[in-house]
Amino acid sequence: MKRSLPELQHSPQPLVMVTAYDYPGGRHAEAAGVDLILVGDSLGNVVLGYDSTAPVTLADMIHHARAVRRGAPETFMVVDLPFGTYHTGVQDAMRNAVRVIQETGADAIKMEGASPEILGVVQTLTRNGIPVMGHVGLMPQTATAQGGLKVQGKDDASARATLEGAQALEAAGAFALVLEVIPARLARLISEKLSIPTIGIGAGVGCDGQVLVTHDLLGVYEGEEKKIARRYAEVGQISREAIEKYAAEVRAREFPAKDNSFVMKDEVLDKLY
Ligand SMILES: Nc1nc(=O)c2c([nH]1)NC[C@@H]1CN(c3ccc(C(=O)N[C@@H](CCC(=O)O)C(=O)O)cc3)CN21
Ligand SMILES: CC(C)C(=O)C(=O)O
Ligand SMILES: [Mg+2]
Repeated sequence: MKRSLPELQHSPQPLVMVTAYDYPGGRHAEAAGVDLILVGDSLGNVVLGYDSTAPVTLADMIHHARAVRRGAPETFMVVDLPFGTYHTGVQDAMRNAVRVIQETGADAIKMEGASPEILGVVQTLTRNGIPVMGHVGLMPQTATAQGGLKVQGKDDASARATLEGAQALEAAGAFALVLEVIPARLARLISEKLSIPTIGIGAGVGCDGQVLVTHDLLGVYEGEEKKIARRYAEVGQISREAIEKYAAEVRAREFPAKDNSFVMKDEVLDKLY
């Protein structure tokens, strides 16, 4: 059964969220019993091979989220609004969020930031019945403007801005908040001050939940080792080894075997000869 919003907001245990980008990803996450699935715009990095999330389009997100939903019909699914799709005015943001909800079956959308403009968008969407997950701290869509993919909230000004942004997002109606790559003690303080759940990535154990990029935790995405992630499997290596084995067996004519092949009657074949 899909967890309802109130259930998610009052979970006695830490919330578990993972990303998914396709049908098998959705199936595996749902079978594993996660609380929420995020169709993240990290799609750009770990699936599409871009070096940032900026090139990811609304069409990309919708295409992948539809596949995830087919694999995970019973899990609360959040879809990232990608860069540029909620920055050109409240009407555009509303229209794009409605498209995501209608075309993918998403339960909620997520957007980065807590500027006055973003807060206005969060308010409009939530007042119109679209649940919004906020996202503060490191925000990959605008990382260039933040000085790169760096830990946020370390100095006075940045720590205060992150806390105030989180509080403003709650006031604007966000149902939960991602805290990305901020010091653990700041994340704990924010989690204590907010009544909505915080979901951390690189934000320590004091959050109300955790999220990881599935391709990082599976070892599918083998970029540089990430301090914030833990590899629970070496799926990339397993994939390579399996393909190598297949290649060797094809070259040795060991695959396909009799079992993998079909038979026909001798007389049919004889006529052809
Ligand atoms: N595969 C993948 N997994 C992710 O979790 C992820 C992405 N891609 N791409 C977008 C963002 C960027 N993320 C991160 C996560 C951690 C650091 C980090 O640990 N920064 C440290 C070290 C920087 C360095 O070594 O240069 C810092 O001190 O800022 C940066 C970006 C998380 N996100
Ligand atoms: C890392 C999470 C929070 C995200 O935004 C993404 O995967 O795009
Ligand atoms: Mg994202």
